[in-house]
Amino acid sequence: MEAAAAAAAPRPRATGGLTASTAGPHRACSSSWRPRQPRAASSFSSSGGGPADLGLLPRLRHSPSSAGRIAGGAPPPPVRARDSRAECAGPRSSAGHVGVNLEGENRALEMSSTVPKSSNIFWHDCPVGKTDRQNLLKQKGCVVWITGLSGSGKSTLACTLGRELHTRGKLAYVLDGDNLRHGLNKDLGFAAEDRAENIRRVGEVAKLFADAGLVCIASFISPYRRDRESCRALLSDGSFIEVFLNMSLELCEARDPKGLYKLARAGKIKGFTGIDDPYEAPLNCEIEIKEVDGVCPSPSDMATQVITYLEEKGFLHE
Ligand SMILES: Nc1ncnc2c1ncn2[C@@H]1O[C@H](COP(=O)(O)OS(=O)(=O)O)[C@@H](OP(=O)(O)O)[C@H]1O
Ligand SMILES: Nc1ncnc2c1ncn2[C@@H]1O[C@H](COP(=O)(O)OP(=O)(O)O)[C@@H](O)[C@H]1O
Repeated sequence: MEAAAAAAAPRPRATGGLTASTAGPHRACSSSWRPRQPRAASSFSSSGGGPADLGLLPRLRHSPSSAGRIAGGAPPPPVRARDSRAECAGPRSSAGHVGVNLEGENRALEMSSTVPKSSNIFWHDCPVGKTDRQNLLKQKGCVVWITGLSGSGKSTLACTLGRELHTRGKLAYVLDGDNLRHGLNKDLGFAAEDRAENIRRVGEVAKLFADAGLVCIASFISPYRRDRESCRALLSDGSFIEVFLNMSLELCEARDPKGLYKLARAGKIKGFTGIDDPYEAPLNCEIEIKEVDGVCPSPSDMATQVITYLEEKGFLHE
C-alpha cells in the first residue's frame, strides 16, 4: 500500500459533551412581515449571524501531511451510526470552530484569498423563514455529507438515498463532486488549495439548500478534515451529518470504474487521492459504513442506514 494511504483510518472517538457547532443559523424570519433595518456586515457577532455564519471566515491553509490517512483497517461491523455527534465532538474554540483559534482566523482573514472583496454589504431578512419552509415541506433541512475515496460508492449512495427520500415524499437534492466540477467549480483542479475552495463553495451551497428546507446530499471526496469541519461549522447543531464510506484502497482500486486509479498508478494522473495525495479519515463522523472481508453493504442497505438516522433525529418528521 502506498505511503499516502498506509496509516489505518483513525476510529471515530467519543470525547463527550460538546455541541456540534455554536455557529448557529441565520435567524429565521417570523411569518408576520415587518420592515427591518438592514444590518451592516460589521455588526455581526461571532456567536451567531456573524461572518462565520455567512461563510466569510476563511479556513487556514493546512498541510496535507497530517495523520489520519486511509487504509482498509480491520473488519468491524459493516455499518455503524452514532447516536449523537454531541457525544463525540472535538475541542472547540469560543467561536465554535474545531481546533481553530479565532484570532488566528482573523489574521488569516486579512491574508487569505477568500477574504470578502466587498465592503458596505448588508444582510437582508425575509418574511418567510426556514421554519416556514420546513413546515411546508414537513421535513427539516440538513446536509448529509458523504466522504470517501474515489470509487468508495459516494455517488451510488447519494443517488440511492436521493431516490429513496423522493419515494417517501421528501425533498432532497444531490450535489456531486464530478457534476459540480462541470459548472460552479470548473475553474478548480485538484491541488490542495483548489480542493479546499471546492469544498468551501459546496459547503456554502449545501447550507443554502438546508436553509431552503431540503435534505442536501453532498457527495465529495473532501479529503481534508479541516475543510469538512469548516462545512460542519456552517450548519446548526446536528444538521450536518457526515457519512464516511470507509472502503479500503484495495476495494476502490479493484472497482476503478473510470480507470483513474490505473492512470494514477501509471503516473499519468498526479496527486490522486489515496495514491499520491492524502485522505484524512473523519474522527467523529455520525455514520461510518465499512466493508467486511472485502464486501461492502449493498447500496440499498447503506441508504437505509442513513434514512434510519434521519428518521431517528427527526429530519423526516410529518
Ligand atoms: N487527482 C484526483 N484525485 C481525486 N479525484 C480525481 C482526481 N482527478 C480527477 N478526479 C475525479 O474527480 C472526482 C472527485 O471530485 P471531488 O470534487 O469530489 O474532489 S475533492 O473533494 O475536491 O477532492 C473523482 O470522482 P469520484 O471517483 O466520484 O470520487 C474523480 O473522478
Ligand atoms: N454498495 C456497493 N456495492 C457494490 N458496488 C458498489 C457499491 N457502491 C458502489 N458500487 C460500485 O462501485 C463503483 C464506484 O461507485 P461510485 O458510486 O461511482 O463511487 P464514488 O462516487 O465514490 O467514486 C461503481 O461501479 C458502483 O457501481
